[in-house]
Amino acid sequence: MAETPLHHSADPFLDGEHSGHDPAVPSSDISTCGPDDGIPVVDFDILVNGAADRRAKAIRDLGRACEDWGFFMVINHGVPEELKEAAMETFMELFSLPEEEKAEYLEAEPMDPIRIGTGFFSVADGVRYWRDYLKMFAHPELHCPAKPPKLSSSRCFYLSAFTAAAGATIAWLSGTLLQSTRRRREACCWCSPRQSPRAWASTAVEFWRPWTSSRASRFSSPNITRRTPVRAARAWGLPAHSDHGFLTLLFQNGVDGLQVERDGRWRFAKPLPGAFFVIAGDQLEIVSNGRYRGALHRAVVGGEPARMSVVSMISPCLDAVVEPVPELVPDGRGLEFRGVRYRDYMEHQQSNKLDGKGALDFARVQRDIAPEN
Ligand SMILES: O=C(O)CCC(=O)C(=O)O
Ligand SMILES: [Fe+2]
Repeated sequence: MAETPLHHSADPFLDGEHSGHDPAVPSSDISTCGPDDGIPVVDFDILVNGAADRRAKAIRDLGRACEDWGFFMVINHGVPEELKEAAMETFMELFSLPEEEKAEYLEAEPMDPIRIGTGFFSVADGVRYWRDYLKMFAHPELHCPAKPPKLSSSRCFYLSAFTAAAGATIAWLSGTLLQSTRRRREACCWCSPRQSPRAWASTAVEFWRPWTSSRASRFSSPNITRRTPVRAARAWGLPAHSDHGFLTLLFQNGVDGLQVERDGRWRFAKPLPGAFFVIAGDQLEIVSNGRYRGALHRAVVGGEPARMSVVSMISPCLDAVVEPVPELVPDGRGLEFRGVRYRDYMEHQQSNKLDGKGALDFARVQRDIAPEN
């Protein structure tokens, strides 16, 4: 049986051939961006276990990172390297399975708990993105394809639980702009903690109970799937977008390709060894009435080996209505967003073309524009 060519037969989407909402990947206006260039670095161990003064500073830095960048790296998160590697390998195996082994998930709808496909949502994409993906609802209940069997093994489960716990902790702490604990909990729309943060690693599964979805992506290079050499070194893996959840945790297989926008400039993001990237999502922007920004990011592919990323998206539970917290709205400033059920928001974002931060308009309060005379 042949390996599944998840990409369809149309021409690949290469530099300079990209039209529509997103500019072609430019080679000159991208700067590389690592810790020395200012990407905030958050030390998770200090955040949860540090002495009071160091912890207070780490929490302040986290708040600033969410405000200034909507993007940061997390070190000392406690997720074992072998767990990540084992999960990567298993996801790679899944992508290599023959099509018939995963057929039941290929036509899945955006809100189905397991979905396998290409691009973002190929029905709506309109163009080619060089990405194969598996999307799964992951926490509190892990949904995953039956094959390869290792996928439902405790390793993948624990990976998802660990990242959910770490992400939820960060999300909760990043709510330090909210004055009271009760408010924080309400704003995040998930259950109260059952354990002190110090116990997070041993009780990852039950620590927080956010709703989490996971996805694995393989960004394969057009160079190895076309007979003629490509004109440009890079092609699109995913166009510019912000994520629909609260916070996204991302780790990759050592191949870079994630770009993040800040102050109108795109930067290549290079992680410190072993670090996660964390990307603020639309729900954080909504709940903070725009104070924290969902970060605009995109992915490019090029060359070998193929890039793999695994993402855990930390979200409110599906039926929570997410809205700005009143005390965050300064006097005289109106609400930027209305309350929207997270399930509806997610379905909207997942069913349409990726369009920068366009999905947020679904929740944005439309102001009357004064008629011109
Ligand atoms: O893997 C990447 O670089 C980006 C993935 C991403 O943005 C997403 O899955 O939403
Ligand atoms: Fe994303």
